[in-house]
Amino acid sequence: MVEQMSDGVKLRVRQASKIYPTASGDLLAIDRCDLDVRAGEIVSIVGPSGSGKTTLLWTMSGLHSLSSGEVQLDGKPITAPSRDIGMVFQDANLLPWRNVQANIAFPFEIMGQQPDKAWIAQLMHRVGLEGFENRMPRELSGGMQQRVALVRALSFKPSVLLMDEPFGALDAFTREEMNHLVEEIYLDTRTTILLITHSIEEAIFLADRVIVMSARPGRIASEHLVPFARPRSMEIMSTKEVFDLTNIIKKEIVGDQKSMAGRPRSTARAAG
Ligand SMILES: Nc1ncnc2c1ncn2[C@@H]1O[C@H](COP(=O)(O)OP(=O)(O)OP(=O)(O)O)[C@@H](O)[C@H]1O
Repeated sequence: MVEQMSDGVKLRVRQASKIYPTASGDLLAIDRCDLDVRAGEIVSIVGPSGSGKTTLLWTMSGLHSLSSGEVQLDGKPITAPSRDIGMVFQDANLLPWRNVQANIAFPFEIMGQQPDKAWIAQLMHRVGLEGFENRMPRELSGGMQQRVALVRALSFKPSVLLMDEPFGALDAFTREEMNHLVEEIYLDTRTTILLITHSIEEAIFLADRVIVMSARPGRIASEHLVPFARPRSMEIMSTKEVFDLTNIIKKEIVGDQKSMAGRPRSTARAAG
């Protein structure tokens, strides 16, 4: 693991803009975004559909380049995928012809490295998959597949975990279980986590800070602190604080969507 910066900032996004060339012209997806994520922090990002949340996350992973601006990990520019950044997507993306163990080993094989078997066994135990190592993906429920994806993402002991709507395809009960699991893993490892979600409740339950993005072109519109100690229980979700915060964030997102609806749908130009 790379050491954190002295100011405690793990991920730093500065003036990040991304333009996609499309058949109908350039599309400005994110516009001059600034964001600092401190080491050991859980930050959720919410926003209207198409506001550039995935674009922002992918640039942080090193999978996409920016058109302008910079993303840094521990003070160094991120230009390519790194072992220090793990990712979990909505789809577990397991290879159907490989069993659980072989799926987790796959990235290590590609890189010609030996997995830390003891650490992976510990993770498997942590997520409740001990004994499922030889199962094929088709034998697992959606929630179990996402647990495998979590283990695979954490198998490299990343210092940052990026999650893109990881539980969006799961039923409400399984999703709640996964939220608890993520928090438990966080409390064990103190991995810095950045989570994109469409669920404001999930964003609040998991995060120390909720970032709201504006409608396209995506900008950082606001941020809200979530002042609850950990471990959190679902009971916090019925408190007045969470109720009020949920409504504030919902209004911000819905208000933004409405104002977008009144705007002409021309392609935006890059920010100068
Ligand atoms: N590869 C691409 N080429 C062209 N346009 C793209 C590409 N990827 C994303 N976009 C566009 O960029 C904008 C932002 O997309 P992005 O997926 O980052 O938003 P999002 O907030 O994650 O959306 P959602 O909440 O619906 O998943 C959208 O208008 C999308 O259509």
